[in-house]
Amino acid sequence: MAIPNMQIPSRQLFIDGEWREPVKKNRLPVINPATEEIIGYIPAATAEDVDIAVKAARRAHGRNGWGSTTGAQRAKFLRAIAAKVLEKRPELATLETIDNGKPWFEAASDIDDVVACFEYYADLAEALDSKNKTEVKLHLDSFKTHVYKEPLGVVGLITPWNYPLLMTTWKVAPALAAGCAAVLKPSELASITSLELGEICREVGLPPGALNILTGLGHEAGSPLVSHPDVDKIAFTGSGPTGIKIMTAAAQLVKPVTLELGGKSPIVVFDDIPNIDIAVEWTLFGCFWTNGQICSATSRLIIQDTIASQFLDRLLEWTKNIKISDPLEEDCKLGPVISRGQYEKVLKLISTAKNEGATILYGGERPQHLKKGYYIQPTIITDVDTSMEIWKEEVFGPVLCVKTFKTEEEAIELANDTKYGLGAAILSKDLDRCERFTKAFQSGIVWINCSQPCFWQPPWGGKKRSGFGRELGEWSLENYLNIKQVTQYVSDEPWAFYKSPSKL
Ligand SMILES: NC(=O)C1=CN([C@@H]2O[C@H](COP(=O)(O)OP(=O)(O)OC[C@H]3O[C@@H](n4cnc5c(N)ncnc54)[C@H](O)[C@@H]3O)[C@@H](O)[C@H]2O)C=CC1
Ligand SMILES: C[N+](C)(C)CCCC(=O)O
Ligand code: NA
Repeated sequence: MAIPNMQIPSRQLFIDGEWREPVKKNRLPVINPATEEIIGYIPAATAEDVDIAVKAARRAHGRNGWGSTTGAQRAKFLRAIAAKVLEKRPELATLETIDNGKPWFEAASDIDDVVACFEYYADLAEALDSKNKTEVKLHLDSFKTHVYKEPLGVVGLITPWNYPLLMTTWKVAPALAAGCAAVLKPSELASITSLELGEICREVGLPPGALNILTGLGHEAGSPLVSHPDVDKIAFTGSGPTGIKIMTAAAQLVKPVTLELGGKSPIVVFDDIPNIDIAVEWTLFGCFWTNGQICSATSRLIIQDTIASQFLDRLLEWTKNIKISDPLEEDCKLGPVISRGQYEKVLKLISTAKNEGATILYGGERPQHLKKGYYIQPTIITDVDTSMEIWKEEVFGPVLCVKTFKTEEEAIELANDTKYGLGAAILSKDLDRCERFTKAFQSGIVWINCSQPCFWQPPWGGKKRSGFGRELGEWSLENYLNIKQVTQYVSDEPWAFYKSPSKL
């Protein structure tokens, strides 16, 4: 596959089906994390643009608008979007790579997931037509009750930078499938492919205002979207602190939110694993895929002491074998982290670990051969104490910390020793033991003899400080539907609660 070279297309805000200059004409630089160079600019929306976009969405959703289409009609647009994304796969993958820093082949497989997700929600939109009015059986026959599932209305979608177009799609596809009109605010650190989705929607003739895309800063564009009185719901993926800000602001309007936040997920490895190399590779993938910037990363390795030194030796050999390079290189397996801010944050967490007494078994620095770009070596930290910051805090970078255990009880206690509750992995040949851990893990996702594989059909989300709500599958469609109960009096008899006045 030839990797195309691309310039960043020059785009405006995507509002009401067309490209619009932001009211204040502000723009933000786009930086390629592999070169630290400015490669383009994106428009920076402010509250004025949010108001224009929300009004456009409300009009689109209104009478005889997107909100009154059938699922079958909406499915046609979702399939047309999927087809266009597929057509532009190589270009979108390159744009994703130069904006986000993930290896090109990872970006390309993210694009495949985007296509599958739009097609999946087209099917669910179609299926909705036969499910959006169902009778509820009552204990009496003088009433008939039905439940209607109807679009919630205008929804605000706020997304992170680690899977730019995929996280956008996880929200846009079900929202449109449900018949909602959406205002999307992608991360200012990686907005390019989300703007390209706007161009694709324009090309397929998506009704104006069904999807509006506002790029810009969180506090300048995201915050006014959360607080806008005519936005019915917010779906957010990102950091814990920002999730708290969003939930606080939404609470003033009793506005529902779904929060997909961070994690510090465990991977528990027993000494009965049948093949150490398979277990080592899953451990690597669980923490170093996507340059380690995964909300569900299994960034805490909890390894049985009987196998620990052998496992760590092998883990080191595999880690040294990871190719760190410009993410546009064909077989790159680790690119730069997203930004200078993230680069410094990750290095700071590593140096704090050292100061608190942990051992940097491998990595911890910029790779020698890469003088430019926000590159950090895959890092393995041992001699970790549960009181240390590196054990407690989400790094969102290629950093794995390690603790050993003797008994199952100790392993479960260490695994659940986190304020988060997103994912958890268990590697063991003993499937009864895996079942015990599945039940004991305080998480929304469990991986057995693997880590990270994620498909669009099952529910995705966590508990505790990882947030609430579920994305993907049927669960995500429910996020964008209003459940309306309709009860009809079908008897000809008077209700006879009050005494009838004497006959005239
Ligand atoms: N768990 C996850 O999926 C992610 C975790 N992170 C962690 O969070 C840290 C901060 O990264 P950021 O990209 O700044 O994440 P963030 O959570 O601040 O940003 C996520 C999205 O929220 C928007 N946003 C920020 N402040 C907002 C506000 N007050 N109101 C409405 N929207 C707002 C941003 O513009 C972006 O679109 C990272 O260093 C990383 O450790 C970052 C991205 C994803
Ligand atoms: C795509 N997947 C499942 C690896 C992660 C998506 C959630 C996140 O990291 O923000
Ligand atoms: Na960027």
